[in-house]
Order: sequence, then structure tokens, then C-alpha cells
Amino acid sequence: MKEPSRMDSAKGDTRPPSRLKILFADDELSLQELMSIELPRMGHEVTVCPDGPTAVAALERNSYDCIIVDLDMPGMSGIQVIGKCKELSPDTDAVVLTGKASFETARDALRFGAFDYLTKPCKLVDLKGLLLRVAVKREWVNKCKALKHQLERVQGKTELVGDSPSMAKVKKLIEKVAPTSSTVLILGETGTGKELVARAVHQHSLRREAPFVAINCGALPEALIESELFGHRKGAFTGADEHRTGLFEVAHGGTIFLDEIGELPKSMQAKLLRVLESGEIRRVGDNTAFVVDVRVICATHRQLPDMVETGDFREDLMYRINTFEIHIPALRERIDDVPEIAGHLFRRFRPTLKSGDELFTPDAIDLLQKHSWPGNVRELANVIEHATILCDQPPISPEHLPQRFGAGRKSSGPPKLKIVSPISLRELENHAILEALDRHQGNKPAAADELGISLKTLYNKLSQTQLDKAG
Ligand SMILES: Nc1ncnc2c1ncn2[C@@H]1O[C@H](COP(=O)(O)OP(=O)(O)OP(=O)(O)O)[C@@H](O)[C@H]1O
Repeated sequence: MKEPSRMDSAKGDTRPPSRLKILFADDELSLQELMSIELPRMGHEVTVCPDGPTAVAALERNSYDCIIVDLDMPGMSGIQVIGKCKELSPDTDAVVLTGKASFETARDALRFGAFDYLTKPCKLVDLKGLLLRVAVKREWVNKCKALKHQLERVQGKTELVGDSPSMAKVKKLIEKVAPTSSTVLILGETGTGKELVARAVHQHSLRREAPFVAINCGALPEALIESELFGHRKGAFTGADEHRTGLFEVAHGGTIFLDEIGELPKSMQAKLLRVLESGEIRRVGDNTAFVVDVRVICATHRQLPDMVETGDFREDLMYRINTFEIHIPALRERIDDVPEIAGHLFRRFRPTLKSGDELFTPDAIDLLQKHSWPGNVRELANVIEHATILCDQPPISPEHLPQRFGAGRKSSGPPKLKIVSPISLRELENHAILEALDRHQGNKPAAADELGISLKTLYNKLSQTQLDKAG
């Protein structure tokens, strides 16, 4: 096996994104010489290999942004090199060089995961353009990874914590339904983890690499929902100054999560049903419809059959979305899960905790397990965040819990607010919201009504509480 030769255009550790680390493999000496001069001239770093085995050995030792391989090499074909490359380093982009005669083989190479191909004799300007496209694609992939990472930090990992029998059942249902393309309806009180379950379904499905797009049907004004979901053409209505891509289109290949589906206005229910039945969407102001491949997951804390009875929800839509139901029990019905979820949340808020640390005193756990959790896991997360701020050193003890957990106080029913020491306005507001939600069994429109705020404001406040925690 021959030694590869490396040519750099510049030395140094940090490379601009457009500068690629390239592995070039071709048995033609003249091409090897040309590439070792021209690729560095284009600003790339190149390692030149005379055959397939040498290229694979180089791939085993180093990582490359891109490999350019000749298809017809003695000993090992370019397709075999690409196969090995995808195994060793799936992120490396492969470009195939081929003679005109092997056009079909080049097409096969694309099927094997090559980024593109060039026909010999290739013009340097074409090679330069192609490598620029590789660099641009890599930059976008990196940006996507960074965004995904940021999103995970804000949302927390999609880890469904809790092994109580009822949660074990939920996990089993997720496992069963995830690989299918069935529409899923997730039911449960506010804060029980409906969005988390929807994410888990997406992540266990074959669509996991495609987008998961969540929208809260109750948080958008009626006039905007249609263009938010399906998009609009520029000029479709007053204020439509730009073309807008709808969320169904954004989610193509992936999953759309329609949270609070019970809040969807009647006019939109009919349009959604049409989309679910035909798989086609039409942008507002557009005459032509187009097909999207999107899995739909819906969630609600409402009793849809009751809404059908009162005429607030279309019966046909209910039957279209409730093919497979997952009911998430309220936290008070799986109180055994509280210590584990509380520990998980404490670690989320304080990532520096060590694995052997005692996280809670038995008294604190006792108080947490006696609470009725009207706001479910979201309320628990609030409480643990509060305790994390007060607790310099673990374990969390009763004094770190909010006032309403006064040690020894038995909680049954919604917590009653007693202001005995300073309390922040935000805490007071959160408490009022949780109590109102509890009084109305999680019914957000009714709670918003009682609080004298719009449903949209209530959603904003609930998600603000979540953002505060994530931030
Ligand atoms: N089993 C669980 N394990 C870990 N974290 C959980 C669990 N259930 C819920 N959470 C956390 O609780 C918070 C609320 O969850 P989520 O937003 O999924 O609830 P929801 O039912 O969709 O709420 P809403 O009805 O208000 O839309 C999130 O921070 C989520 O990560």
C-alpha cells in the first residue's frame, strides 16, 4: 500500500468554513499531480491517494470534510471506498469522478450516498463550484446542529422520566405507535408532559432526522392560524407583505404537533380535516394544492366527545385524529414518580451535581409526595427551580421549597396561598394561574376567563415561566 501525500494551502489550526479538508483518490498519476497543486490553490487542504486501500487507511486515521474518488480504480472500486467512508465517517461528503462510460455507476454512487459526481475530464471551474456547494452544505449542517443543540438546552432532553405502572404503559404505547405513521391523540391535564410525549413519538419514529414542529392552536388569533399552518402568498391579504411558508410545509418529512387541538376554531377544523384526508395543502391566496408528507400528533386537555356534543368540535375530525390515543395520567395519580422526576429536574437546573450526591432530604420528598400538583410536572419543575436557587449545597430540604409547602402541612386539593414572607410578583402570579387552572380542572379558557386575561396571554405566561426556567 502506498503512502498518501498531503498538500496544504496554508498552515494553522483554524480553517474558514469554505476551506475543506479533502481526500483525493485516483490511480491516474497526472490527476494526482494536478489535484495536489490545484486543490490547495482553491484554498483547500488535500491528501492524495493512488488507490482505494490507501484512501481507506487514510480515512481510518484522519477525518475529512470531503473525499473525491475515482470510480474505476484497480483493487478497490470508488463505490467500495465510499461505502467504507460512510461507515467510518458518515459526515464526510463524497464526490465521485467518473468517465462518461460509467454514467450508470455514477448514479449508483449517488444512491450509495455520494454528494455529487463529476465526469472526466472535469473542468477545474466545475470542481471549484462543486466544492463550494459542499462547503455551503456543511456550513448549513453545522448551523442546524448548533440550533438543535440550543433547542435541546431550552427544551430539555426528550427524556420521559418515571417508571410507575401508568408511565410504563405510556412508554409502551409510544414504542408501539412511533414506527407507524398513525395520527396520535395525546390526552392529559395541563403540564402532564403531552408535548414531551409527542416529541418522544417523533424521536422513536423513522422521521426522527426530519423536523418536529409544534404549534399551540389556542395561542394564535383565529385570523392568523390558517396562514401559520398552511402559509400564504405575498399579497394574499392586507398585511401579507411577504410569501410565508406554512408549518405543514416546514414539517415535510417529519411531524407536526398540534397542541390544544380543542381550541382550533370551527372554520379551521374543516380545513384541517381536508388536509388530513387528502395529504394536500393550499397556501392562502394560492389556487393550486400540493402534497406534504407530515405525521400529525394532536393533544388536548379537553374532553373532545363533550365538545362534539355541544357542537364545538367536529365529530368527523375527532374520529380522524383519535385513531390512537395516549392518556397521560395526572402527577397526583403517579405520586411514586415524584422523587425521580424531581431529581431529574434538579439535575437539569444544576448540571454540576455529581452522580452520588444526595439530592433531597426525606422530609422534602415527603412534602413533595403529599402535594396534589394541580399544575402537574410543570408545577413540579417550578418548585424545583425555586429550590435550586435557594439551595447552595444539596440536598434540597423543606426550607428550600416555596412557602406553600410549609413543613408538615398536608396538602389535599389545590394549594392555598398564605403570604407570610416576601414573595415575588412572578411567584404570586404563577400561583394564581395554577390555582385557577386547578379550579377548572386544567381548562385553560375557563381559567383565563376567571383570571381576567385572554387565553393567548395565559399561554404566553405559561410559556414565559418555561423560558425563565430554561434560560
Ligand atoms: N415524565 C416527565 N419527565 C421529565 N420531564 C417531564 C415529564 N413530564 C413533563 N416534564 C416536563 O414538564 C414540563 C411540562 O411538560 P409539557 O410542556 O410536555 O406539558 P404539556 O402537557 O404539553 O403542557 P400544556 O398542557 O400546558 O401544553 C416540561 O418542562 C417537561 O420537560
